[in-house]
Amino acid sequence: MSVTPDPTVVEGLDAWRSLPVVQQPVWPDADALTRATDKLASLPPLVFAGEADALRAQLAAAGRGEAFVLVGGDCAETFAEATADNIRNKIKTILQMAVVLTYGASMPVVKIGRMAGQYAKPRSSDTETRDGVTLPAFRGDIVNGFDFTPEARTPDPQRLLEAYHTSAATLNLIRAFTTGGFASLLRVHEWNRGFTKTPAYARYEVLAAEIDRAIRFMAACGADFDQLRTVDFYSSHEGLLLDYERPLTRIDSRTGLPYDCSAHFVWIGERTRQLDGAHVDFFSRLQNPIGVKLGPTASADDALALLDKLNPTGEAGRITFVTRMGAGKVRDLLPGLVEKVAADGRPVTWVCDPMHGNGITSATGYKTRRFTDVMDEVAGFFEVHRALGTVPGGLLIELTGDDVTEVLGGSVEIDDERLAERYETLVDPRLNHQQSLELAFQVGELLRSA
Ligand SMILES: O=C[C@H](O)[C@H](O)COP(=O)(O)O
Ligand SMILES: C=C(OP(=O)(O)O)C(=O)O
Ligand SMILES: [Mn+2]
Repeated sequence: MSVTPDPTVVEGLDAWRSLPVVQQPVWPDADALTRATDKLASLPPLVFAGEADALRAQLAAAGRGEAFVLVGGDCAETFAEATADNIRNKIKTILQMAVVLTYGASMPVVKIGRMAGQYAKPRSSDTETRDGVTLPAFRGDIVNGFDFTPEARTPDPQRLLEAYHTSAATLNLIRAFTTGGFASLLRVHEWNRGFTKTPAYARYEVLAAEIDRAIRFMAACGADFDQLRTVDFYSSHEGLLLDYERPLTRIDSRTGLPYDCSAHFVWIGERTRQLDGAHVDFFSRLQNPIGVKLGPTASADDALALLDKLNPTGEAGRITFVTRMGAGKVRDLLPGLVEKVAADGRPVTWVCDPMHGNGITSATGYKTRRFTDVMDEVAGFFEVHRALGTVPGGLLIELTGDDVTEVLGGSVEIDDERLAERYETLVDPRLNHQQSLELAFQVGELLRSA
């Protein structure tokens, strides 16, 4: 039996339209936009509300220290790179990291891909100028093209539909991999095949052999491994582009309540978390578990006011605060924030994004980050939570399964000169496969030393 929604609930989903909204494109053709959003609204949801509920329960567990969250994927997915190889390499990397972390933490890892919808980007500037020519900034494949031409940079609503279909195809492959046997823990060695034989690769082989031995031992004892054959893997992205998120928001027939069915988990970015802005209002009406990025300018009062709007009743798992302070600031700024939110009592899951507070420009002109800064922010995040008796609940990482050279450092040293070798990201620099595993091993040690 399906529950009829309260009409005011449905109306409320459009209240954001009369509120201040930032970081949205200016679509040149209003009719074309309406055609695209009407079409989106008629297409099937990408995820099921019940899955979002399951994730909410797992995020709640992470908030209590009974699980650890790993969110990983590109800064900006692109349509061209939604290939089987790229998707498989990203999934394998996340599964490998999750195994390393599970081993370190001896607790479940909640696996979330920053995948199948991470197409919209906020930008520092609305425009980009090259050689005296100024064009609209690239806002992600869902809005415009990366090529520096007036045609490519003009926002095109057809891209909303392409983002939907590419997300559907990506999600379909993710589901096939994670439920069809590929992600079975019995194949823990296989996930390492095909990657470059780096030190992290070798260290992973040792761990995988230990896991294999443990599995063979348990098998000899008569254990049943059905539960190891599939994994829960969730999708997520920044819910930035409201012309996409609104038409994919659907009323759940079980409860009559709205879920944003573009992904299981959506978050509000650092640039769009204004308390009286469109994003906070829209997200406040969703049932999904949601995230909010908190950067160095976020005060404890801001965080509490966000809780009032987004989780007034204090439902566990509903809110994940993703802090991204920067390595140099995390130890100064995070304690005040965490302490006051903890004193409030409404549960929060704390996740560290050690990427976005640590951006630098290399001597050679690339937008990059230092691996040591990334690790230092993670270490600071753990230190602060441990000192306060609160829970470091997880990580959000920009990564790819490929051998790109976008982040400086790592044990296979990438220096300024090497950035040019394979710098492929269209927005922010990502950890490559080796650096991702290396991070997981170091975080595994931090979790073990609890
Ligand atoms: O991923 C996020 C970027 O940091 C954000 O989009 C801003 O990037 P920009 O400063 O290159 O515009
Ligand atoms: C834009 C991003 O982050 P933030 O909102 O924290 O700057 C991002 O996650 O890519
Ligand atoms: Mn980014």
